[in-house]
Amino acid sequence: MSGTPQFSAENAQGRFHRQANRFTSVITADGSSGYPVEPGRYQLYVSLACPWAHRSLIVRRLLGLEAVVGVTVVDPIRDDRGWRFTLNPEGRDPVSGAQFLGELYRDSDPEYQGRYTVPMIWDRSSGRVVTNDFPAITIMFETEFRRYHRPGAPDLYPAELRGDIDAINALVYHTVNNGVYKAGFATSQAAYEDAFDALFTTFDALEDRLARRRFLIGDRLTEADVRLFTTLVRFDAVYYTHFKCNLRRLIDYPNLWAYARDLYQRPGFGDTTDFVHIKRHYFQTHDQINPNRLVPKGPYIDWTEPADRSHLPERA
Ligand SMILES: N[C@@H](CCC(=O)N[C@@H](CS)C(=O)NCC(=O)O)C(=O)O
Repeated sequence: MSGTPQFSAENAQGRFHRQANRFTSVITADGSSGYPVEPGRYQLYVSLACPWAHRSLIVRRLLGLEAVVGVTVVDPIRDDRGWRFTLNPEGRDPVSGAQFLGELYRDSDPEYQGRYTVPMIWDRSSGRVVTNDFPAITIMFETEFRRYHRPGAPDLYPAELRGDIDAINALVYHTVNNGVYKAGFATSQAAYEDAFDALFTTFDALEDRLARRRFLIGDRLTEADVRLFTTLVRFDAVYYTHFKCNLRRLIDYPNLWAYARDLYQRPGFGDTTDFVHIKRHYFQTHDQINPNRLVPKGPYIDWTEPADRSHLPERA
């Protein structure tokens, strides 16, 4: 990966562009897509460092799908051969036997020219990649896998709130989730500053919004919170320095910081967060912005400090 921009090229204005998702099949409750929901059939490939993959791990845990969808975790360090399974015995994915994630992509489509990204879902029956379309994966768990949700699982994407959730997700995606990457991988001052300004404008709006609401959409935890959380939890440890998003730290926003801790302290959030993988991945993989690959020792942040958000109503 040395020297090359991540995921895709920048354009002439030095702006970072994310590649389109290539595998976009869906697993359906009625099997109409050819991929029916079946416990044990599908394997989710994640990096614990990756915010897009982290979403799918949180939702899998919140919905109690651990026994239904298996997970393989890749090594946080990636080279130009892509993600690899060196954390497992003999360096192989125990489910497919592959050594590199790219093998699963190439076996599915020898013509595939895209990047070998996580999160990705692989079908054990056909040996094919089903999807690496990260925004669709969590929605699919929430809607199509309903029959296998644990008793009492939250409805993270309620039909009556989808318009509101989609709207906040769009803003958060462009200015926050992908906004930090646009700042970090910009190769022109103007592109960097545009991303930086949009990011902190949204942080100000969220800080205000979260003064009066427990969650982004009022009193219930939804998909929107999962998506915002994965960027917030990486912010001070990585994006503030590595991606130069340094107007303010997360911990400088009282409401946003308390909100992030409130989520972190719930099952599914903190227990799927791995700061060692997160820091090693970012600081040791992006050679073009951290050529000597040193991993900062700090910051020390106490994610277990009480969140004090109980005055804001939460629907049981
Ligand atoms: N599939 C999306 C998002 C997922 C994504 O970017 N995942 C990163 C990790 S955070 C990845 O797997 N990158 C591998 C690579 O670029 O080689 C994309 O292609 O932009």
